[in-house]
Amino acid sequence: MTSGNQIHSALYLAFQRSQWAELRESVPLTLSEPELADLKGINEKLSLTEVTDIYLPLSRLLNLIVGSRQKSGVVLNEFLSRTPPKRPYIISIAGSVAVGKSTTARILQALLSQWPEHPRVDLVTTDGFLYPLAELKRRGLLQRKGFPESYDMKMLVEFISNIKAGNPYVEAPLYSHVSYDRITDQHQAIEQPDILIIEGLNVLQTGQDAAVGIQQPFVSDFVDFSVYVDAQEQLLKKWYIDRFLQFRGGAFSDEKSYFHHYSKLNDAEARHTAANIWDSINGPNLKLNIEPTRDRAHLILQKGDDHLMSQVLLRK
Ligand SMILES: Nc1ncnc2c1ncn2[C@@H]1O[C@H](COP(=O)(O)OP(=O)(O)OP(=O)(O)O)[C@@H](O)[C@H]1O
Ligand SMILES: CC(C)(CO)[C@@H](O)C(=O)NCCC(=O)O
Repeated sequence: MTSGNQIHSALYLAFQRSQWAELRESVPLTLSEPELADLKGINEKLSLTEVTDIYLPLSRLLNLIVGSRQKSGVVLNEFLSRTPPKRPYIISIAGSVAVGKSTTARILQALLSQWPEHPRVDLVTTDGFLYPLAELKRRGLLQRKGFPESYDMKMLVEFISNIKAGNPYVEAPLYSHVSYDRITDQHQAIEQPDILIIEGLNVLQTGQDAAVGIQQPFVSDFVDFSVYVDAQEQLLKKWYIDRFLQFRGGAFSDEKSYFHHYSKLNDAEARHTAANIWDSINGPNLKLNIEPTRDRAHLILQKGDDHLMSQVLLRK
């Protein structure tokens, strides 16, 4: 572990939870009651102390970073004497299945859209770029969902490069956790937001499995700021099992759900099934393909028990 820690201290500034929380005291940040209620709507388990101690300083940091990019854009346009093209600022959020990427992304979306400099913040998940179920079956990848080969990376890279080019209208495919498949008759329209947040397991991956010698562009080539949400595997597995139990009474109970049969499981059976899925798919994917990308992130959010942030690491 020593060498890992040395790499960390050379590359990152580390803030313990209390040190990070103090950073919001230097500039007072407040939220109105309705804004707090909106955040609670994202995830009822979210603690409001977590919002004030962790996410408000983070929103302030990101506002400063986006602002400095907007300013350097003005300089470049003046130098080139051209009308500035509107290019969204792109933030990516990576991490394991069940670490809380989509919750983090939605909190940041809500907080960042309150700044007058960048009110339009869109959020896309890479789930929509998984191959359709029939294609996964055809390729024998049904037990490999979430692995690099289960995504249409060409489509994802094309999408993100169109966004970055300032294309006025770009469509993202949508995924349904109910049908466990891509939705074919609906798309998400992205129309030059100020900020685009893209969330998924794979946003820091570089496709090293591509044919040797052929350099493919990666998602991260188009991303301005990357975040990795991190937690120990034993916690991730627990959170995955807890969410599976919640789904059993919720999404799985829908007759149309691909996993409707899971709704019939009792507690012990459901825990056992979820633990098996973790050990055979999501755990190996974490170790092989997700965790190795962590140290490419500009910011690492480390969570401990109960999803509470224990440490924040920021690239120097
Ligand atoms: N800050 C938080 N506080 C409390 N619970 C949380 C928090 N963030 C996430 N959770 C819980 O953890 C579980 C996973 O969260 P979420 O769906 O956001 O993860 P994810 O990383 O997007 O997962 P996936 O990749 O499988 O879609 C959910 O049950 C969610 O309610
Ligand atoms: C859709 C993904 C790949 C990523 O969010 C994940 O939620 C998933 O479905 N993984 C496959 C194994 C499982 O059902 O958890």
